[in-house]
Amino acid sequence: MEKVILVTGANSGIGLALCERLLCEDSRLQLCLACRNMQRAEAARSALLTSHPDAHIDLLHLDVGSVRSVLHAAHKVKARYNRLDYLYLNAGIMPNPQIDIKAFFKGLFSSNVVKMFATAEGLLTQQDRVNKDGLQEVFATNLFGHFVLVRELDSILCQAGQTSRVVWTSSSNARRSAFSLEDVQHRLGTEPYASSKYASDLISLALNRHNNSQGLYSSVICPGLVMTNLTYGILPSFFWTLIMPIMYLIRIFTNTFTLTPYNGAGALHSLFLKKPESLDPRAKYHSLTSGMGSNYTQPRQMDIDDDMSEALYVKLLEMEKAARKRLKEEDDNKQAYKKYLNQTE
Ligand SMILES: NC(=O)C1=CN([C@@H]2O[C@H](COP(=O)(O)OP(=O)(O)OC[C@H]3O[C@@H](n4cnc5c(N)ncnc54)[C@H](OP(=O)(O)O)[C@@H]3O)[C@@H](O)[C@H]2O)C=CC1
Ligand SMILES: CC(C)CCC[C@@H](C)[C@H]1CC[C@H]2C3=CC[C@H]4[C@H](C)C(=O)CC[C@]4(C)[C@H]3CC[C@]12C
Repeated sequence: MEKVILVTGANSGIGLALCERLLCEDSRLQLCLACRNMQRAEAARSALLTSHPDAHIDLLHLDVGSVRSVLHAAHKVKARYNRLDYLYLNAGIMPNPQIDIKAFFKGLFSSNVVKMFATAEGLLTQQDRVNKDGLQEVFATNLFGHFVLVRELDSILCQAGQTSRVVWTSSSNARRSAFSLEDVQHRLGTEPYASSKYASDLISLALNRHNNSQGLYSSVICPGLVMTNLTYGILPSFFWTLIMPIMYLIRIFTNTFTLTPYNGAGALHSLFLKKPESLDPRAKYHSLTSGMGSNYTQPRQMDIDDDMSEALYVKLLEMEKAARKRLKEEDDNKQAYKKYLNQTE
């Protein structure tokens, strides 16, 4: 059987570009596009089929920000496939982003200018909100839903005599100082995106510690700065169009300005080609682009430690248990209410 690959957030940007690159690599792959909006998912499949008419592309409804949807989708995956070779955890959000213009101009004339453009440190804040599960939305989407998905797919990811891979689309915006073990959902701060991405770096390390012996390997990548719906949401689109020539100019000095989804998906693609045993669990694999526009991948050591990653892993296990309990209670209450209605009729 051909390799089975599931990509979350596959209907646009980096996820869609990854699917395109994977099909160019091997058009016999079994691709599963896991998306929250089926219309957009259909459009993505049609686009992929235009360039690869014989490709095997399935769609899966998945709202990674909802635990119920994750459990339902995982159930469907297990019924459809008897193996899962690659699980790309790519879906992500950055709601209500705000740029600190003053900090931007201050940074522009400082020695930290290259770092500022690569990581947006000190520039970017977001306004988060609580979702239906009672969780912070950024944490739930970028981290927790994906964590539950990996755990739920464990039986087809960790199979005897076979290796499987989980790849997280993290970011160079991930920062230790934005994350706190006392506030893993980042309820109290203004950088939920940086916090959620740092948490994914920690969790990848923990997944390796707990699952390498069963043949499951986890890695993290950063796509660089890519023009996608996510980045277009940061500033008005006319502004981006206006500064686009400047962005290409900056790229001469900053290899993190990958700019196109194709370039951004470079690290995800290169991990597909690498042997899992050759990967460094403490490295983040960066998509980079030279001034002339050629694309390459480079590993860089992450600022993470085992104790913190284990502590977060334990916390997420507890939260997962609580979420499952809550959903079960909801189902039981619905059942009891239905029964009551039937009896009173
Ligand atoms: N663009 C950049 O510069 C960078 C991006 N990244 C990361 O790359 C990843 C991909 O983002 P990018 O391609 O840039 O942006 P896009 O907005 O184009 O892609 C994000 C994808 O995630 C999906 N998504 C969002 N929320 C959910 C959800 N609850 N359930 C299922 N799918 C969901 C979106 O679906 P829908 O179309 O329905 O919204 C979309 O397909 C993200 O994790 C992002 O954080 C990291 C560093 C830099
Ligand atoms: C105010 C303007 C004149 C110019 C503002 C430029 C900023 C909008 C951008 C400068 C650096 C950008 C970013 C860097 C890192 C990205 C990160 C890796 C990610 O995960 C998401 C997007 C970035 C935060 C991105 C966002 C736009 C900038 C802050």
